[in-house]
Amino acid sequence: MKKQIVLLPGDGIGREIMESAKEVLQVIAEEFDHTFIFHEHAIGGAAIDAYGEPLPEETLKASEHADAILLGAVGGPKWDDQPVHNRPEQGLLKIRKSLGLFANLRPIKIIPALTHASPLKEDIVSGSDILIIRELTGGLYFGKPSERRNNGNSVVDTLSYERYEMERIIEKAFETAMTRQKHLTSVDKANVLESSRMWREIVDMKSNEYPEVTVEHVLVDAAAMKLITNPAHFDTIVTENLFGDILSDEASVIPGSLGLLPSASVREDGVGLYEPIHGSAPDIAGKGIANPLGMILSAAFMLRNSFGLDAEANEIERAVNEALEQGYHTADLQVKDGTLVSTKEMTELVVENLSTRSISDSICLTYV
Ligand SMILES: NC(=O)C1=CN([C@@H]2O[C@H](COP(=O)(O)OP(=O)(O)OC[C@H]3O[C@@H](n4cnc5c(N)ncnc54)[C@H](O)[C@@H]3O)[C@@H](O)[C@H]2O)C=CC1
Ligand SMILES: CC(C)CC(=O)C(=O)O
Ligand SMILES: [Mg+2]
Repeated sequence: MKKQIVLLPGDGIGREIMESAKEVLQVIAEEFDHTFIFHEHAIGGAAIDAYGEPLPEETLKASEHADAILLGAVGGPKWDDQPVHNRPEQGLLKIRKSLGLFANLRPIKIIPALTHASPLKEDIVSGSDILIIRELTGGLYFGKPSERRNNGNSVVDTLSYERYEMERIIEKAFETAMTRQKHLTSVDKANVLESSRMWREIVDMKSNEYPEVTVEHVLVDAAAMKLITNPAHFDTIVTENLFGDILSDEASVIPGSLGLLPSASVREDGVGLYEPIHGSAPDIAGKGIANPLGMILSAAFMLRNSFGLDAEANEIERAVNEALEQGYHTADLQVKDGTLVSTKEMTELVVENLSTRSISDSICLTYV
């Protein structure tokens, strides 16, 4: 199989962990006789430095033509003084919106080797297997107006959704729940927000089409509590953009680290952008200690979801699990009696677990 993959390393640890994903994909290409052609482009702060804007036209064009996109992370204190519309994060929001990537899938699964690495009690986290489906191109992050007024003494952000935006993500959630345990938790704030009341109505209407799916509505504040007191309660969660952003970072304490979690940002036709859920981690950037596994698992997610390469994705996940079972961990994980390794060492361990064969010339690397 020949695939064109756009790489958007971005900023901070984004650059470091993208190297890891690329290395793993190169080995997979060799092992399974595929050709992955990589096109690297700038986004976020790196793009502001090089082009004066967080999402240059050529990055967007290349992404539109790619078979899939891998993204590291954007942002950092260097760009904090940028005007709001030109911050690194705007590059990420714009690419999601421009490509129509309305559904962000964030799986949170306890890794048996890491059950003791969670700050939560082992008997609470064991068996957790959750998929958060987050609406990604609407809500507060995109609402207009969003501005200061009255000489900076008042401020407005806008939470707005069109019916079709809610319908398509809720439909996606029901379809996905059907492939899982058929238990869908819809998270909202319907006791306060009109947008949540409309969301709830649509969930209830859709549920008539999916009688096999058990649906529950949980208010977001209670959901935040329940997620870490009883994570095994949840199967598939669907929620709007801001709630999904917050709840998924919270849920990362279940497996033990934000650095472990992959995600897929997709639209109906399967085109996707794959990214770990964390940010650019300026506090550890450049130290070579970032956990590359969320990024590597995002590459596996891409192979399965966009290319239908299940065996290859399974192989990466197996190699990651094996490295953890062997007791290796990066500094973000609180592992007892394990061996502390760097980003590069963890990557090498995953690669060693994949294959010992050398990388062939069939892999063509294009750096644009
Ligand atoms: N998707 C993206 O590109 C995102 C970008 N950001 C941006 O990232 C910047 C930093 O934001 P923060 O709030 O600090 O969130 P963050 O997710 O970058 O970091 C939060 C904490 O988790 C740690 N961490 C994150 N990923 C890690 C990894 N792979 N390995 C080990 N430790 C890891 C960091 O060191 C930090 O202590 C900001 O500019 C923010 O806007 C934040 C979230 C998502
Ligand atoms: C625009 C972002 C930085 C949003 C975010 O935190 C995320 O998508 O996880
Ligand atoms: Mg986030």
